[in-house]
Amino acid sequence: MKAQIKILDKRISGNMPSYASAGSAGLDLRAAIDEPLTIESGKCELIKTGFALFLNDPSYAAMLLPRSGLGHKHGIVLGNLVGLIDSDYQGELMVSCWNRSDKPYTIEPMERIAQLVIVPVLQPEFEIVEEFQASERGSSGFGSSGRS
Ligand SMILES: O=c1ccn([C@H]2C[C@H](O)[C@@H](COP(=O)(O)OP(=O)(O)OP(=O)(O)O)O2)c(=O)[nH]1
Ligand SMILES: [Mg+2]
Repeated sequence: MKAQIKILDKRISGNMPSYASAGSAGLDLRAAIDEPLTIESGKCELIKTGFALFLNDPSYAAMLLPRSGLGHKHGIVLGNLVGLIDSDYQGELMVSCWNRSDKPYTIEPMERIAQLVIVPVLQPEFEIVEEFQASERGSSGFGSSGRS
């Protein structure tokens, strides 16, 4: 599959998102900011990534996920928890950074703030029915199978 990237911030040219190892699932995204940005405890900031990604195929989407180190050690996760990038989106990729910790955190220009994973998507046809064929679970959920 070939997706198109448009570079919107020239600093990204030398820092193009790329897979760090042969088995990497995610591409790290950088903060295309001009100066350090402090996110206060509990606050969210919408941060530019400096590029646009056009997947141009409804069989794919991209998901933005937190980086584990930033999320676990510093509480920097995503304000929308997960970002979903549509295959027809052509605008700049934006990252909502949420500081869920109790301390301010300063993001440096071009720091890696999140990661992007490209995933397959199905758009099924939906058939309206009166009843479903019975399944083993039926309507049970929300802990119905017990705690352990
Ligand atoms: O973390 C994110 C989430 C979304 N987007 C872009 C790509 C996506 O295709 C578009 C719309 O996202 P979504 O559908 O989740 O947002 P919405 O609030 O429903 O906006 P819209 O009404 O534009 O669909 O915004 C980002 O750049 N970063
Ligand atoms: Mg939407």
